[in-house]
Amino acid sequence: MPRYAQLVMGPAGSGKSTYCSTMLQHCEALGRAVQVVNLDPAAEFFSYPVMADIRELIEVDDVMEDDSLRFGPNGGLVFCMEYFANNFNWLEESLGHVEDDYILFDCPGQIELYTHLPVMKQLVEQLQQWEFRVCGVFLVDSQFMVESFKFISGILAALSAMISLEIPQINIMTKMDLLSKKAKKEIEKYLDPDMYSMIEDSTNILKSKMFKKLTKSICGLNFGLIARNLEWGIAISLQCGFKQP
Ligand SMILES: Nc1nc2c(ncn2[C@@H]2O[C@H](COP(=O)(O)OP(=O)(O)OP(=O)(O)O)[C@@H](O)[C@H]2O)c(=O)[nH]1
Ligand SMILES: [Mg+2]
Repeated sequence: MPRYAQLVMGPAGSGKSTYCSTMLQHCEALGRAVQVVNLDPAAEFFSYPVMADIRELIEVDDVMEDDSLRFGPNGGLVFCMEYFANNFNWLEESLGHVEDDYILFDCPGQIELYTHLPVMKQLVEQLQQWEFRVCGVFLVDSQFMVESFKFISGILAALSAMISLEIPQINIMTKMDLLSKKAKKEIEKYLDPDMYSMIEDSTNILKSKMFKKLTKSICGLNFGLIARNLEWGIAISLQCGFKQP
């Protein structure tokens, strides 16, 4: 029997750890066994019980404190993830082998890990070798997507992760509960987006001529994957105790 994994990705603060903890509670309520693995070596707080925690292997603070390495927080994180990629046997031991396992991987927020560094792709390939069926879940904060040009930039980030990892991916807008009624209405159009009307939106909001031109050119791209990626965008509100504004 195969095992299943979700790689929970997205920019810093987009809600990855909250998503993992909410999914865990949701699945527990449905009587389904799901486990979470923390893959963020800089994580300070998360509210779910972990099956494995990368900080048992390596922590960003230790790397930054090392006088011979002298990394800052971002270089430190990249160093940790490369160290992790060279020590996948730690993950193998931590995961054990339970048939029908369903595991959520709470990933770090540095976007370069999904766009051009090889480590996440190496992780996907390793999980596939261990008979995991891997799916990507890419979170984007809906507050940064209300205007068309921000929405386009968000989906391009999601798209580049999808292309570089080569796995099925679901894109999720988070923190919908923080949007005003007007913004919620606005964002509805992205569930079935029309690139041409977005060109109009952007041109009204953007002041810089060059930025307008760039947004217009991107909107005008007849690039199948972008359209498909847009269609996959789903909006959910993780209302786990969050109050409606
Ligand atoms: N209102 C509201 N707040 C949310 C939601 N999802 C996450 N948050 C809050 O957003 C903040 C960041 O959430 P995290 O889950 O830590 O985000 P993250 O992507 O794991 O952050 P990093 O690991 O630092 O990259 C926390 O204060 C959460 O409580 C949501 O759907 N609604
Ligand atoms: Mg987190």
